[in-house]
Amino acid sequence: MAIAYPHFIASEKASMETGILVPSSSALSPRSTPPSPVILTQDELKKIAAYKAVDYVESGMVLGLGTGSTAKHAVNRIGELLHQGKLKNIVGIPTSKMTHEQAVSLGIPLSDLDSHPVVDLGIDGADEVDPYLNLVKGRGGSLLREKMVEGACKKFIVIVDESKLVKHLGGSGLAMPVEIVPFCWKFTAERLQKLFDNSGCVAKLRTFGETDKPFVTDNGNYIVDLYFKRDIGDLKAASDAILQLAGVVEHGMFLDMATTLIVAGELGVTVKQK
Ligand SMILES: O=C[C@H](O)[C@H](O)[C@H](O)COP(=O)(O)O
Repeated sequence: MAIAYPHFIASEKASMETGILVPSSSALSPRSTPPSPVILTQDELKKIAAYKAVDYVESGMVLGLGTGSTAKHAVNRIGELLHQGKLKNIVGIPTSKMTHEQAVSLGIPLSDLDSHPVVDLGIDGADEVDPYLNLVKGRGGSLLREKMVEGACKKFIVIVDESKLVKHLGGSGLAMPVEIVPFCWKFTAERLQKLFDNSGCVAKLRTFGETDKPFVTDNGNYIVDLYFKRDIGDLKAASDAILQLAGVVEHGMFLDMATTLIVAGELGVTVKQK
């Protein structure tokens, strides 16, 4: 069910800093002209989805802390609630070095999967979400640690703005990342491309910006991005085929892992349970 935002006017938009979407008093007073709607930026939508997800966090939980521009808002919010004393005894398991640094700067106590092999709740963004809550992740390069942590979560909430919704994975025409070992990376990239010849796949090594310098993951590996011209079909078969290639470490398809999806769009927030 979609929860619509209250009639936004400019002063209400400012209240999003707290994540609480409450009409200002002026919005409740009679006025001669109707309030003009405020168009929310993509980052504001990400923040709304993130804050909604943090409503599910309870004191004492072990939390999987996601990575990226959407998850960053959730981690900030958790830090804020800890400092306000509204959350207590939280332990975070970060999914990247970047999130680790963010959590340390916020004073969130951290641990790892060795000490906490069962995680109560994970919250993370995604690059694509299909109608069955299958995901593409890893365009920020953090897919391996994310898959390890989120695979250990009892509940995994995915937070996105509505631009991430697709009919089928790969459908955005953007990258589907695969983490590979650096050894003979061209060989592995060619084999990956060949696997999906029928879907018009092009495999590209991820580099730093316009340079030829390979992007290196937190685990010292490379990323090959797969671009599809056509539907890749059976996702489980695609996943198995990729993982069978020696040289592949992990791919960015997160199949059957998300338990809840929170989408923020122009018309409101939607929560979908699996
Ligand atoms: O490697 C990056 C992660 O999978 C991110 O969660 C994903 O790319 C979504 O990132 P953002 O929230 O910045 O769109």
